[in-house]
Amino acid sequence: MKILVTEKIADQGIEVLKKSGMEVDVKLDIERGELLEIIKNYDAIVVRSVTKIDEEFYQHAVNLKVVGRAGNGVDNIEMEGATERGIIVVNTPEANIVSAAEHTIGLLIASCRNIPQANNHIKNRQWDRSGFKGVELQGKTAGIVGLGRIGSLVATRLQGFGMKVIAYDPYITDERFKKFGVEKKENLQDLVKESDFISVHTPKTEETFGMIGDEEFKIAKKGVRVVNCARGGIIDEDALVKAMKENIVASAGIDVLVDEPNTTSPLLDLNNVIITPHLGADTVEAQNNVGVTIAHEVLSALKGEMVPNAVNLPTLHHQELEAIKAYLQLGEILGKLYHQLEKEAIEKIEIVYRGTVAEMETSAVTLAILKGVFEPILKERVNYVNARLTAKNRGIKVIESKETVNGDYMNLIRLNITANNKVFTVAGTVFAKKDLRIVDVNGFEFDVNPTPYMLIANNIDKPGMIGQIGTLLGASKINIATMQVGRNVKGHEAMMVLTVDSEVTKETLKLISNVEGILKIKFAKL
Ligand SMILES: NC(=O)C1=CN([C@@H]2O[C@H](COP(=O)(O)OP(=O)(O)OC[C@H]3O[C@@H](n4cnc5c(N)ncnc54)[C@H](O)[C@@H]3O)[C@@H](O)[C@H]2O)C=CC1
Ligand SMILES: O=C(O)C(=O)COP(=O)(O)O
Repeated sequence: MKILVTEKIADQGIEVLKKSGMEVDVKLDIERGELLEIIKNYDAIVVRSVTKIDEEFYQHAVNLKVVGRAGNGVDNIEMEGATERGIIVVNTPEANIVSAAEHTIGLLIASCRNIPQANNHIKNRQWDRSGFKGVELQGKTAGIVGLGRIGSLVATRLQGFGMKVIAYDPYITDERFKKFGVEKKENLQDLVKESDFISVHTPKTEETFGMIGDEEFKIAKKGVRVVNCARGGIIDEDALVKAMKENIVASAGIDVLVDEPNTTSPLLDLNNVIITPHLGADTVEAQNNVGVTIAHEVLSALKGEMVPNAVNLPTLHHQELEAIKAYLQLGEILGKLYHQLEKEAIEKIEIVYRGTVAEMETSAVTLAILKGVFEPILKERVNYVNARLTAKNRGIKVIESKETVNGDYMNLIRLNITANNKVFTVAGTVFAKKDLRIVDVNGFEFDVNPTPYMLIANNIDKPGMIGQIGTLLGASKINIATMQVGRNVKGHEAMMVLTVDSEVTKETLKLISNVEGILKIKFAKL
């Protein structure tokens, strides 16, 4: 598989990619035209904030499976196009947040104390101490917009300077405000009115773009100081220039602009704006962390694994992923059984999580089940990212429910798949955190450890059935590893589940199906 890297990431990250045996091409500063031309040859791309991954890009990226964003913000990546095509988008949301928070503090202090201006002054061989008088942070009120990962790091650091910190973030719980000792503001206006310093830390969205604009500067304290180390335009650039010229805003520390790269912004002409060219994540530590993390994530995603920081998949932390790993495997196996045993078009998939698994975050397990259901018929065109969309596009209803009571098992996943007025049922459990078992197929109870090759037969419950199947498999040189029979009523229909060591050919299946008393025989590859 081939990976294209279009922006500078740490050498350690490139090493990780290369060591995996993948072909890695690093093409920094590649022209857009050339990128569109060559992207068809790649399975994954690694970018930072400059490369635009949009609909036009996806139309050319016909073999792409993974977009790796070596960093945090994903506003340069169009998500819908990726999800529709089953392209997994991964990022490193935690890897550079300390650097971004520290850069925010740096911008705030540098702008409040005119450090860059004074530095330029003395480097011009001048020594005039007037004209650089700043203000202290201590005792002032800092307003944080967006109390997420970076906003909260900034909040606690500013408290260290003796500031009162208030924040506006309607999407987080009151507990989070309490946890960081930050006073919650119910609306942006209240925050703006009360703040001596405002720092924005939201993602760039339709709602946040321009959220600090003319109206907000009208109600802000005269002499307010602002910092934007999040995304260009969250503080409206024209409104900021105007408010600075009207002396409403005393200083601004800016790391990001709407258009980047940018050497012509009117903000550059204002003496009390200090500005850096998007350097928030530019530290040795952050870049090493980001580079190595993204490399591992891209490799896992290419292997089709569930990745903790996949942007277009349920959010999972490493520990959560560890806890549900076995259920992901079990879910996929249970799902895979359907199209190998049945041929009817599915109308509805009911997934019941019971016992301890019901207490977990199971949305990823549902994706694994759906992936399993569709994989035997859609092969590589279905994965975790587009599994739900695949069900929707096929008009299949997916219903999930949870029962926290324990039945016979500590945990159980049951699928009831409705097709053509019949319901196919399969259930499984996980023992000792990693031991998978199929415990029910269509009402017949088993305790089968699923293996790559399985034979499932419906037969009449009468003497000689097992022996005949064993003889035919033996004659075809197929070794039986395990074998179990499930029956509900003596002498009626029974089910046999055999795990075998190799593939069973159609010819052998035909021979078995000709045995008197065999009602149905299917080979399943898991
Ligand atoms: N300058 C740089 O080099 C860097 C910039 N960033 C940027 O920093 C920003 C923050 O990143 P994180 O803290 O990791 O994000 P996060 O997702 O952890 O936090 C964002 C917070 O904003 C809140 N929010 C969303 N919409 C809001 C609204 N309309 N009003 C108020 N709050 C709202 C969310 O509830 C969330 O708590 C992002 O824009 C990211 O791209 C991140 C790393 C480096
Ligand atoms: O990680 C982020 O969101 C950043 O803004 C850093 O962007 P960069 O990787 O330095 O282009």
